[in-house]
Amino acid sequence: CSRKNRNAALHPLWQSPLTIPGGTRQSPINIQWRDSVYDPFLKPLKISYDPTTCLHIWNNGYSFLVEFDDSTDRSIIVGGPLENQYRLKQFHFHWGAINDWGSEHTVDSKFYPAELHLVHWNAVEYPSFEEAVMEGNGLAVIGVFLKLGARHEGLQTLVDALPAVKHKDTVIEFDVFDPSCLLPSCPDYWTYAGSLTTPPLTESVTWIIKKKPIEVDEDQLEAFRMLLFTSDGEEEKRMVDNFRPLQPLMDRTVRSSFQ
Ligand SMILES: Cc1c(Cl)c([N+](=O)[O-])nn1CC(=O)Nc1ccc(S(N)(=O)=O)cc1
Ligand SMILES: [Zn+2]
Repeated sequence: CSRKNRNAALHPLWQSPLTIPGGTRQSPINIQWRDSVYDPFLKPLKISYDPTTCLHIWNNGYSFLVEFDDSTDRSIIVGGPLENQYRLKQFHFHWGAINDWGSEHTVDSKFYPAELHLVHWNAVEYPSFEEAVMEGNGLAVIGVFLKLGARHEGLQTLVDALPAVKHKDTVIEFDVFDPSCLLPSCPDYWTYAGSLTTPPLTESVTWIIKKKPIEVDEDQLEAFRMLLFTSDGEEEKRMVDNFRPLQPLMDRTVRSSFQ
């Protein structure tokens, strides 16, 4: 390929190829609604989170992560496309510099201004998250689209804490939060076999993408955008556009839990 294309493959944010060689199930993807296949055998997704398993908020230089104590089965999901129950480890977001883009997945090529990822791992079959990350059925990530609308009261407690993690590698204690307040009430979802969307890009994720978005207001999105990729003392770079480009669907089918 020409020099330009080769450069295009190395996105500044990840300093690694955007598609891993031999990758057949990379994420994110565009979800073409009419090509998704209704699967009547998909179960409802059951979510039970214990708000006291919340630990802290951490700016890791890619996004801000809310991390949970995953040493027991107190915050889990089960059902849906999953064979086992999966333990919540962390959730984080991806967003744009402006409201026209920001989500990782798209629906019929439409971007949302942001996307929430709740990251879980298969603690039934694997001893740790590190091991699960390397296995085809190791992880389950629930994706929730954020759209511009009414202020989200549950999100606000998180937004109020963000100034304390403005810089990369800062952490703040955050000891009670129930992430189920960030889920839409509609049970409908799409599901497909994919990967992590940042390095190590491992093909270990069962994606569960909620059909309905949640609403957040402009001030709440702006609060995400005032975070920095950079550490204290470095030249400031605003943390925006931290989403990976769309990846080829290849030989995959997206299933829907709804008709
Ligand atoms: C690889 C690894 C290990 Cl092992 C550990 N650990 O703590 O043991 N943490 N990480 C990092 C991690 O989780 N990355 C990650 C990347 C993308 C996503 S996304 N957007 O949801 O696809 C979710 C997570
Ligand atoms: Zn993510």
